[in-house]
Amino acid sequence: MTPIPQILHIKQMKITLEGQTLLAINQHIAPGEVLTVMGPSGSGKSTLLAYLAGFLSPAFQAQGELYLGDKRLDTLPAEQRGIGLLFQDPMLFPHLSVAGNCRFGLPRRTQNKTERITKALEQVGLAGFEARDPATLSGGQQARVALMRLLLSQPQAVLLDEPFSKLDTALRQEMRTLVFGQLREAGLPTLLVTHDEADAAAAGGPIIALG
Ligand SMILES: Nc1ncnc2c1ncn2[C@@H]1O[C@H](COP(=O)(O)OP(=O)(O)OP(=O)(O)O)[C@@H](O)[C@H]1O
Repeated sequence: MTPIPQILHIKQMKITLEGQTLLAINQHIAPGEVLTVMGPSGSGKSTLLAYLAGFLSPAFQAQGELYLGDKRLDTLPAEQRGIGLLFQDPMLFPHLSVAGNCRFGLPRRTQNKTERITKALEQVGLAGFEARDPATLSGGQQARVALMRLLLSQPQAVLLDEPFSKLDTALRQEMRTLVFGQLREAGLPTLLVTHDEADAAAAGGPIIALG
C-alpha cells in the first residue's frame, strides 16, 4: 500500500560544532513541496542532510526534533526513517540489471513486482530497458533509473543533494521537470540542496539560505 503523504517538520533544530551554532532551522515541508537550501561551502548543507537522514557525525551536537506527520524521526535510526536520497551520482549497483536495481528498492512484500518495475520504467521513457546493464546507459538514463529505484522504495520524504549537477545543460532541464513532477505527484515532502538557482526556480518552493 502506498503511504499517505505527510508533512515533514524540522522543529526548532539547532546544530552546533565545537560550541558554535552552525545551523538553526524551524521549517515545515508540505507533501509535494520542495524546500531548497542554498549556501556557500562550509555553511552546513551536508550536515543538514546528514541530520535529516540519520547519519550525523558525533562531532556535532543536535537539538530540536524532526517529525513526519505525528511520527518522531530524529530518535530513529536511518533505516527506520523512510527518507529516500538522491545524489549527483546515480550510484546504481553495477552487478545488477536495470530491473535488478529497481527491484532492490521495492519493499519486500510488494505485490506484482515485475509489473510495477515495467510501469515505472515506462513512466520515465525507459520501456524495455529491464535487462540492460547500467554501465551501458547514458548519464540521463542512469539518473532516471536512480529516480525510479528511489520512488519504488516508497519513501515518505526525499532529500536531493545536487542531483542535476553532473548532467549537461539540456538534460538538466529535462530531469528537473521529471524529478520535481514525479515527487509532486507522489506527494513527497522534499529537501533540495543545490548551488544552482535554476534548480531552485524549477523546484518552485521556498528557498532558505545558510551561512
Ligand atoms: N565530521 C566532521 N567533524 C568536524 N567538523 C566537520 C565535520 N564535517 C563537516 N565539518 C565542518 O562543518 C562545517 C559544515 O560542513 P558541511 O560539509 O555541512 O558544509 P557544506 O555546506 O555541505 O559544504 P560544501 O558545499 O563544501 O559541501 C564545515 O565547517 C566543516 O568543516
